[in-house]
Amino acid sequence: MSDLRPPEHQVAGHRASANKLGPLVDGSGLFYKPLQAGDRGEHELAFYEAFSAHATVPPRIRDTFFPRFHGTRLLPTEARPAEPHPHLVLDDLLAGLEAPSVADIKIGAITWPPSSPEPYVAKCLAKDRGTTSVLLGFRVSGVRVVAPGGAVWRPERPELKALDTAGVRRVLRRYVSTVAGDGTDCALAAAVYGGEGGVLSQLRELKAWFEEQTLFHFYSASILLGYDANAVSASGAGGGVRVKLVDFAHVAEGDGVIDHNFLGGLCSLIKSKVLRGKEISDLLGCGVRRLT
Ligand SMILES: O=P(O)(O)O[C@@H]1[C@@H](OP(=O)(O)O)[C@H](OP(=O)(O)O)[C@H](O)[C@H](OP(=O)(O)O)[C@H]1OP(=O)(O)O
Ligand SMILES: Nc1ncnc2c1ncn2[C@@H]1O[C@H](COP(=O)(O)OP(=O)(O)O)[C@@H](O)[C@H]1O
Repeated sequence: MSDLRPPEHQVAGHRASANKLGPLVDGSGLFYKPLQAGDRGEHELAFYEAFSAHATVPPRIRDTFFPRFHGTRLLPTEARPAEPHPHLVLDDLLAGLEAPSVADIKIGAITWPPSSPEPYVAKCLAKDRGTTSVLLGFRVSGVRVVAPGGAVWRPERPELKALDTAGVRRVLRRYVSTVAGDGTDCALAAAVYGGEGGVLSQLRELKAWFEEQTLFHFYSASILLGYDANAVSASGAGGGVRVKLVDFAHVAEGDGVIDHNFLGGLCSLIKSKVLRGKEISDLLGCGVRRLT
């Protein structure tokens, strides 16, 4: 068997184990996401096929913000060894990062497509209300931060689900901090969030597309942030900050209408104080206490 394994950098979603399907990597730069049960897997596959071939999606947007789609592949899995399972073959968006610090931020106050059956709406609504989705238009679904020396800070899922808006702000500060444990120094705020090629400028480019595009509504999709903790420095150099979209199992047709749900969440994220330039300069000026 090959060296297929669950990605160490995975921060949210279903994780592969002895009895569960989940994404796999093999070190080749590809990310294999199992087709999910019901019509979800087929739906995500149909999205990738449509999106990859869509003449009106700007190539720059497709190449910068989305994983490239390489078709499907039947792969053996630990959960179902006797029965190869179809997987979406995607670019591994964190490939090449030696020490990936990653955050999965689920965008939108609403995470279910309008066509969803009532029980699913109720389940999602409860999660949206119980997290910051309704209030902020986004929630942090997963995060891992690699500190200098290699220690990984990675809160458990229940802890993330319980975050209020102040908690989300704290996590966004922790994401760009170099201290161990729960502390924050925001030493990497300018390098990761600010500047040319930083998170904020990439989010603004993405937003400009969402202000125009009416092809798709990205319910329950996430923005995946990534940087290399070994390469980024407080002086602002390196790190290859990545801003990507993932999880398209609930994308709906746009039918000529702006995706105001995703756009609203994106604007809210862009406006969040932690990411904004002013706060970054406050942080650099040691105004951290003022912000807590
Ligand atoms: O199954 P659950 O209750 O763990 O929910 C999954 C979510 O986990 P959560 O409980 O919110 O941490 C999970 O959320 P994360 O990606 O972990 O944020 C997904 O929303 C998943 O739906 P899908 O894979 O996007 O279709 C969700 O699966 P479905 O509820 O859509 O089956
Ligand atoms: N193309 C990718 N490259 C690297 N990591 C990815 C990619 N797609 C997803 N991930 C990782 O896997 C996690 C779950 O992905 P997602 O598509 O949301 O799965 P699920 O449908 O199970 O929620 C993300 O939080 C991220 O850590």
